[in-house]
Amino acid sequence: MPSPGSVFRALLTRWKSYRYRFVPWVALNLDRNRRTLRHVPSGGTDKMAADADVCYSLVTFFRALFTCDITQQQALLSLLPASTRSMYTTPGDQATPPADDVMYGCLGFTIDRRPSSLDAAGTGVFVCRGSVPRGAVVSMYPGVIYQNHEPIFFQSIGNPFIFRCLDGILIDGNDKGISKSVYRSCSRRDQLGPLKMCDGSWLTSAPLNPMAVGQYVNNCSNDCAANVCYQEFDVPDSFPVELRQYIPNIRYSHDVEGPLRCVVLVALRDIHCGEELFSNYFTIVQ
Ligand SMILES: C[S@@+](CC[C@H](N)C(=O)[O-])C[C@H]1O[C@@H](n2cnc3c(N)ncnc32)[C@H](O)[C@@H]1O
Repeated sequence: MPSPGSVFRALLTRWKSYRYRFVPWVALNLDRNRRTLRHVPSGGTDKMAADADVCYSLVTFFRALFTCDITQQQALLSLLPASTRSMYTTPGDQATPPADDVMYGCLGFTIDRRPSSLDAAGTGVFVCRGSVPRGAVVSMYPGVIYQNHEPIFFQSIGNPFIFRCLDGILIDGNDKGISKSVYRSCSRRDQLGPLKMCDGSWLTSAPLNPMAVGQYVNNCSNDCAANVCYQEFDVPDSFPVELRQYIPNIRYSHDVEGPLRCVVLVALRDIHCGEELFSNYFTIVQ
């Protein structure tokens, strides 16, 4: 039977090495992709679109999703102030249209998961209808938000979906296993009756918010340049409470102060129907 001291030493060794597992693919492929590195000055922001534009774009799209689903939203609407209720029209008899159609009508494009155009890269994300203008918010990176000090050891083992923000906050965008259970449990914890604080449908094959597939965007290569970039977005307090149900992120701890962290993917150029989205996994903070 191993002594408590040797168990402790073994655990300490694993603990010290686990930070290198967050992005194992990046570590293994860095030398092959040096030309695609993206450099950001220390403490810098790396923003392609202004926060106000990101917020406007998300609110506009989420409002369209909410309005099209108004029949199902009556319990929530009845809890909101009259000024908010008056922004939404009384439901008719029409059925809720597919979220993709709402996205196309509102933003002029849709995206979805398909087998990647790159060899051995698994699933990727493609523009399926319309085209994305440069600077538009194309996608969101869903998942559980972990502050730097919060425990993510077990969720991180063999998990290629852990995204690291420039300030060290982590997002676990894995839609399977323990990561999925953690997301579901945090989401139920924060729900107040009909008022949902996040969208957990990205864990299924039919997300309510079709933008929430950003964790499947593959890395650019020397032949396929990046056409989207990641951008941190902190959800302001003024974000409409009835639209939070479409945000695909939830905090791991409910008692963290400050705004909810999200990450959006912004188009670096016009992206046309049929093109795969490629981001840059290799951001070096100098
Ligand atoms: C965040 S996931 C992206 C989704 C992934 N394609 C999938 O099907 O689950 C990151 C993983 O995708 C694969 N990947 C991403 N970009 C790639 C590329 N340019 N070439 C080969 N594999 C890639 C690697 O296996 C990496 O660990």
